[in-house]
Amino acid sequence: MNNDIEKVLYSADDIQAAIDRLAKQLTVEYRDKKPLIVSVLSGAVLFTVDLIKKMDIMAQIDFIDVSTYFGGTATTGQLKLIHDMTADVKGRNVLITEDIVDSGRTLDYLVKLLKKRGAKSVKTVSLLNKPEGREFDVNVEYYGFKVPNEFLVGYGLDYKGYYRNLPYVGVLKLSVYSED
Ligand SMILES: O=P(O)(O)OC[C@H]1O[C@H](OP(=O)(O)OP(=O)(O)O)[C@H](O)[C@@H]1O
Ligand code: HPA
Repeated sequence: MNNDIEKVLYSADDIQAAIDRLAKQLTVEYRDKKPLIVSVLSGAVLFTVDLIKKMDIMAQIDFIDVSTYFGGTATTGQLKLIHDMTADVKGRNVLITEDIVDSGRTLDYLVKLLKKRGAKSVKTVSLLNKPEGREFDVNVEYYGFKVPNEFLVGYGLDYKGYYRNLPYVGVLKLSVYSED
């Protein structure tokens, strides 16, 4: 698996240092708010697990799974709710955890959904933020790294379901795509 990587952008140590910083900020922001942390399956799981262990606050955790549904061409991608969360968000301070915000499509869908369900506040923490990919006007209140407009894998990010378990974030060799 490591042999398929062209370059490492963020090492395991870089990632943990960013998570330390984010966890400190979030501990201050959410100290008395008993937030509901909503992790977006599957990519955000690694980040969420590492982050919440470093947040010294009372918080509940839930999971939601949405995926891009391509009815026709890739540009008409719509989102489909694959697996809903179980908690009632009404009146809650919700913190969405993401591995990456790219086009913003997933986050736009989730923020609207959670607000419609009556959340008191909805904010987002993402390990990675790719502003050059943006197609939807979304806010990422907290993020670890602003990343270049490249397809990234590792630490939750996948290519065809693989590479999520890399402890770092990197770029695949071109040969991996041409093997398909
Ligand atoms: O800003 P966007 O363009 O919406 O991209 C970001 C989303 O894409 C990835 O999820 P994906 O739908 O690939 O599912 P996964 O987490 O299971 O890989 C990632 O985990 C984000 O949720
Ligand atoms: O760069 C990416 N890599 C993997 N999955 C993604 N989903 C949105 N952007 C990306």
